[in-house]
Amino acid sequence: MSRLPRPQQDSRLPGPSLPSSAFTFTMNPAGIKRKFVQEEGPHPPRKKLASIPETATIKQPLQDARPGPNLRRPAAPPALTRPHAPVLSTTRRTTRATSAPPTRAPPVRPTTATRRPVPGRVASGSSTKVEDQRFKSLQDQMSSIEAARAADAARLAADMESERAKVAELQENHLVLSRELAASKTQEINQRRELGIASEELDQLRKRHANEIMDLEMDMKRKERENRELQEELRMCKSDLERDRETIATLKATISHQSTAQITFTTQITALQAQVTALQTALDVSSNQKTSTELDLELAHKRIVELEHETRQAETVRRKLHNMVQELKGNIRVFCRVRPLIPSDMSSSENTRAEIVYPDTLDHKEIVLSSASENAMGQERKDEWQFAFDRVFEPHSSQAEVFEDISQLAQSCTDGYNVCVFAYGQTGSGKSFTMEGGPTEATAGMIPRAVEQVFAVTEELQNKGWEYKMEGQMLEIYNETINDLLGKAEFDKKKHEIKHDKSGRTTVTDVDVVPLTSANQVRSLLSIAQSRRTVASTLMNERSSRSHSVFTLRIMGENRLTGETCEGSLNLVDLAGSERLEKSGAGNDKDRLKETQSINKSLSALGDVIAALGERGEGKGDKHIPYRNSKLTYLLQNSLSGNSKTLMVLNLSPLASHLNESLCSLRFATKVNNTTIGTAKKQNRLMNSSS
Ligand SMILES: Nc1ncnc2c1ncn2[C@@H]1O[C@H](COP(=O)(O)OP(=O)(O)OP(=O)(O)O)[C@@H](O)[C@H]1O
Repeated sequence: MSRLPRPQQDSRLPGPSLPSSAFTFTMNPAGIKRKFVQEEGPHPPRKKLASIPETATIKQPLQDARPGPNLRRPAAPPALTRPHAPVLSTTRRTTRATSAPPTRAPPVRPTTATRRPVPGRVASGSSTKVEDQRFKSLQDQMSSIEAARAADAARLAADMESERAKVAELQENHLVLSRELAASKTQEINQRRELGIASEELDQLRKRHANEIMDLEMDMKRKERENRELQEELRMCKSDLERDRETIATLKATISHQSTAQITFTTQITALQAQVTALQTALDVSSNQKTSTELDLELAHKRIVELEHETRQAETVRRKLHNMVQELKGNIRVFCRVRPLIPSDMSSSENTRAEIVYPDTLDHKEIVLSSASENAMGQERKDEWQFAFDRVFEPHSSQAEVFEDISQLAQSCTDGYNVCVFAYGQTGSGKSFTMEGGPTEATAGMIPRAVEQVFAVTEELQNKGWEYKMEGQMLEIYNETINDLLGKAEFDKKKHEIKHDKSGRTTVTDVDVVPLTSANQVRSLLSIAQSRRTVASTLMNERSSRSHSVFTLRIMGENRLTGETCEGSLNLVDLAGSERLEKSGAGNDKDRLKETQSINKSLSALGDVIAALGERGEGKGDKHIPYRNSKLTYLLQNSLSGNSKTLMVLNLSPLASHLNESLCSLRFATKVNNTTIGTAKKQNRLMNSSS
């Protein structure tokens, strides 16, 4: 406000000071900058109004311009009449009609009469005189007054004229001012309208501002939310960054490590390159050597072919010689084996060791049993029985030692011969142990060892052009009934028939013949057979003791180089216990009786067959061989005939209580051992010819 020029008050209209609320317009050449000034306080800045035509700076009150106390609207001028004499009782009043300095009339001094109260007219003639005087003075006074009044009237008229001029001037001024007031009012109205518009604009602006604030707040909240999200993201980024930094640190360490390794490798590569160069040189030398070696090799290869041919010829010769040796040994041979004492033997005090000696310590062919007894005369008598066989195995002999001699027979079957090995002896003498053996490698019996031997030989012979196929079956003969130990049928129910074809092959109907590929497979087949064997205990042993078991391994070979073929079979028989009837404890038990009779029948049939074969070997060419007398002999027909190689392993118990049974067995074995059953024949045939 101080910058604005102070409003100039019309000197002619000395009025009251301007109202406190007023519009102040500051005019400048560019336009008007308007400010709303109010008593209550400052207001927000006003919107710039439409430009007003440039004028001088105006400060004008917006209220009605009222004349000041000395600027009263003049009343209509009174009619100019002659002045009346003033009323005495009234106080003379000076009226200033104009602003001109009044011409002062000489003050009218109150007369004494006027100053004194008029007494009542109760006085006498003196009083009338007084009153005349008074009247006279009054008339004088009136005359003077009239004169004064005239003068005053003249003066008043002049004053009136000047006042009228002034009033006219004032009226003119008033009109001007009225017009100005009207213009001001119009301006005020305009300004009020503008103010209204501005207020509306202000309200709108406020609303917009509020909206904007709301928007901004929302925006701010959103931004805050975004900020929080960004903070979270930043935190995650930081943790990622931290991890990445760790990874980078690790990678840097790895890179550093690998750099070191690379340097090492580079060094090694350099060294290796040097080696390569050296080796390349050596290789060149070797290459030259190789060329000469290849020439040598070619010569050697020719030599090998020649030698292989020679070897094959030698193999054929070996086979012939081997067979000749076997023939010289006799086609039926007997081994005798005495089992050691076992813990169960010690359980009874009656079980004493029999007197058995083995005098032939060099060839191990003799066995001598002796027994001391008293005769009827009370004299001590010593009996001694001496036997000789192809081989006698003492109790301490191992399975491997026993198999050593049998292995040659097993090899014969790969050459195309029929081989039969059977264990004979009383129950508990060690037949099963000899044939099947125990679970360990050391205690493995003849069957697994023979099979292993056959597989080993056939593998070896592959180098000489031989290819073999093998199959196996396992049967049980119980009470003259054949059971398939590898089959699934119930025992003693299914009927199996034995058939021999013209080529010398024996087959049994409806039995499972298993193709064999490994020795281990045979072991598992043996355990299957063992688990299927029904147990029917007698006093002395179980069903396995009361039946014969026959394992047959059939081998078919072909030599792709020489075109030779062969087919052989290996029969490994575990015979039933050979004890006599009274020993078996069968007694009155019909079933056990039948069992024992069947065993005895088949064993004696075996003896008869061997005896008949012996007789035929001695020249009785037409001698009938009673194979059909038992299932056992009929099944083994082709393996017992003169065309085959037979080995009987006689198992003996070491107990004194079994001496008589042992002697019986030894006598039977001697009979067999003394038999000559002809010459074994090789079974030559085409591979795959099944009949
Ligand atoms: N040479 C041996 N070494 C060690 N133990 C043996 C020997 N021979 C047999 N035995 C043991 O003697 C016991 C009887 O043997 P095994 O069962 O083989 O007789 P077996 O003649 O087959 O009887 P069965 O006719 O009842 O089958 C078995 O416990 C066996 O382990």
